[in-house]
Amino acid sequence: MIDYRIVEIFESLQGEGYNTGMPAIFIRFAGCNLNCSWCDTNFRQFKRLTLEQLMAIVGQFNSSNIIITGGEPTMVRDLPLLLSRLKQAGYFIAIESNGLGKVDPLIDYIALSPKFCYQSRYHKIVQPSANEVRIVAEKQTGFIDFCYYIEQHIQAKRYYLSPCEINGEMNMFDTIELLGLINHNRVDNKWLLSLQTHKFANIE
Ligand SMILES: Nc1nc2[nH]cc(C(=O)O)c2c(=O)[nH]1
Ligand code: SF4
Ligand SMILES: [Mg+2]
Repeated sequence: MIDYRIVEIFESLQGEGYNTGMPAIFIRFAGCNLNCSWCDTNFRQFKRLTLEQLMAIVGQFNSSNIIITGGEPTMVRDLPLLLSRLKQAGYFIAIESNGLGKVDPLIDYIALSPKFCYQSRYHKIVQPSANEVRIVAEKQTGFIDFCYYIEQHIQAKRYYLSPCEINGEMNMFDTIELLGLINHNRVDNKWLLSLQTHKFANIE
């Protein structure tokens, strides 16, 4: 029987990026192909849900938007089957991916977050387009070049830098300083700031 390894399903507001504030049902899948030191998500504890169980839980919420996240949702086995069921049911489906897997064409909105700490994994780009790209800011040699490399190889409507918690502290100063450097001497500031606003708003 087909089942899915699910960490949690909850309804909240999109906390990050262009769609900040948009109500959505989050489906968080277990498992990731990376292991970022500052990862804020426990993607190792999960329960197994069948397709029918999953659809029933999702149907109890109000929103018509779904955000598929993880972990790394492009790695989920039998994802196309779930996506086609969700599309049939009329949902708008967004994904949060690290960009190392190909995104299924049934997905309506793609947010990619390539990881500087694994930059060599992005030498080969398998998902060259997205609706938005969000990179977690890390004040390290080569970070800005990585952002430009991603900008050149992943076509997106918008590019964001995002602070994160490293050793219990949000690297806000480093993030805005890097943002200024990345946008320096440009006619259009191509890179914008994305905050994990749900953490400030104390919601999931
Ligand atoms: N509110 C809220 N927005 C989010 N956007 C992306 C999230 C994620 O963990 O992938 C997330 C999350 O965990 N919570
Ligand atoms: S890619 Fe995302 S989910 Fe995976 S380890 Fe890194 S931050 Fe965590
Ligand atoms: Mg999160």
